[in-house]
Amino acid sequence: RHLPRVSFFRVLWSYANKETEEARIRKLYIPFMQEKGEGVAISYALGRWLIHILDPKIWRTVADDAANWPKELPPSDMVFFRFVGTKNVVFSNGETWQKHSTVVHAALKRTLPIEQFTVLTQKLFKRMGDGGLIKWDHWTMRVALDAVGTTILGYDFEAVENDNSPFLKQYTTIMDALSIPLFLVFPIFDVWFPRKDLINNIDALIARFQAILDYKRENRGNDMLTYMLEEPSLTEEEYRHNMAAFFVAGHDSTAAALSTLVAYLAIYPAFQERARKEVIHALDNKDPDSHNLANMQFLYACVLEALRINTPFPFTAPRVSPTGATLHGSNGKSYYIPPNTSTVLSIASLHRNENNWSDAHTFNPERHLDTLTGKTKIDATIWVPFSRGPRQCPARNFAMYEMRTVTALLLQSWEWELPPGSPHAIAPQNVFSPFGLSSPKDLYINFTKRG
Ligand code: HEM
Repeated sequence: RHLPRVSFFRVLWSYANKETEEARIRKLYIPFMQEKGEGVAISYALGRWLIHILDPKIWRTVADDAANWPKELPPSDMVFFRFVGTKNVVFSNGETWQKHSTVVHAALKRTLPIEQFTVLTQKLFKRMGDGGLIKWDHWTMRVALDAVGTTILGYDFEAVENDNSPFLKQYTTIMDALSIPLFLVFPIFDVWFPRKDLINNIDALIARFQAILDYKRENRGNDMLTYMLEEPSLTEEEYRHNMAAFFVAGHDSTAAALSTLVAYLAIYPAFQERARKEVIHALDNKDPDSHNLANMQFLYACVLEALRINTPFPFTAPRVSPTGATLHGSNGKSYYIPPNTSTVLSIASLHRNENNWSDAHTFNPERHLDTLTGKTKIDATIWVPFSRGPRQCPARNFAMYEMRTVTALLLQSWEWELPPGSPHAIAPQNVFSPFGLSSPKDLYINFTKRG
């Protein structure tokens, strides 16, 4: 009650109108920091009170201290957790998380699959045929899913090659059901009125994961799951929960980022052309590798800027302080957070705040060039698409290379623009998503093959 509060009715109205999380943060939360100078704001959302951390100083305090700010245990009545489970690197805490995290980091370190990203992109180009008007968000989802499948899980979902990929179909059906706002705002409805079809679909998807796991035990490969299987301390259930976590955390996020990046390069053709010249020079008709990608600084800047302006996860999973805590803001104010109150780190609030970035709502890769030429460092207090601290994304490098490889090849082989009258003409328009992901929807783009 003592914390700055966003009106319940405004939040409810926003959910009822299926506003995206990014839009909600921009309209309801950023003004608390930018205009009222507050470091946090509280609202009633997703069935509970939720504190949004808006101030970079408080953000740092919470993000860097995983021991005193563990992730909140997910509500047992949220049907989503039937699928993804909690015994994985994403939702565990303390020593259990340490165990998962060590295995995951070691496995991710062993492979940098630029070659596999290249093969996948070539498959995509085959499907794009001679180009023309293409629903780009449809393809980014498929590319990102196959990237996680082939390199992390060692299993080809064939989402790019097969229009009816059973995995993708089942997952999409589940996500559509999970996106119904009524169940999101009042998760208790799933207890009162269990959705049998949804539950059956989730159980069938879990069975598919188990089948991959069984297959992998017998057929080891050069993928992360194989490396993880070398670690005997994880149980069967923990392997499965980690697979589901990677599946969810790994593909929607990268797909969203790839859609945003390509959309912005369509909106700003001069940036597209500048990136293309650089890519063609750096590739010199060879496939992408870590050396030539390092010479694509402007492309890298475009990736950083896409991840800033339409950051895939506008906020993190909730944390709680079991004992309660007083947080000190850069405004000189202190905020008492009661024990076990859900607290999220608002990524979009840092990325879209005019106090942190000049002209924060404009896509401008040039703002990152000094960072890349080594004049300054990325400011990890205000550029946090992968979060920061011990719970930051372990696959940051993986995702960055995936985006750089796919986009470099795209720039080399295609030119693109938005069709006349596109709703994305000023900025990519996101779709409402159950995790609040910022993911452009119905992103039709006109692709022309380069000679
Ligand atoms: C552009 C793409 C991506 C973005 C923007 C992103 C962003 C994030 C963020 C913000 C977190 C912190 C979440 C929190 O604290 O609640 C996170 C965690 C995580 N991400 Fe990513 N991610 C991306 C790609 C991936 C990929 C490709 C994978 C796997 C292949 C992955 C796996 C994970 C995992 C396992 C965690 C949990 C880490 C932990 O809690 O210790 N992410 N990611």
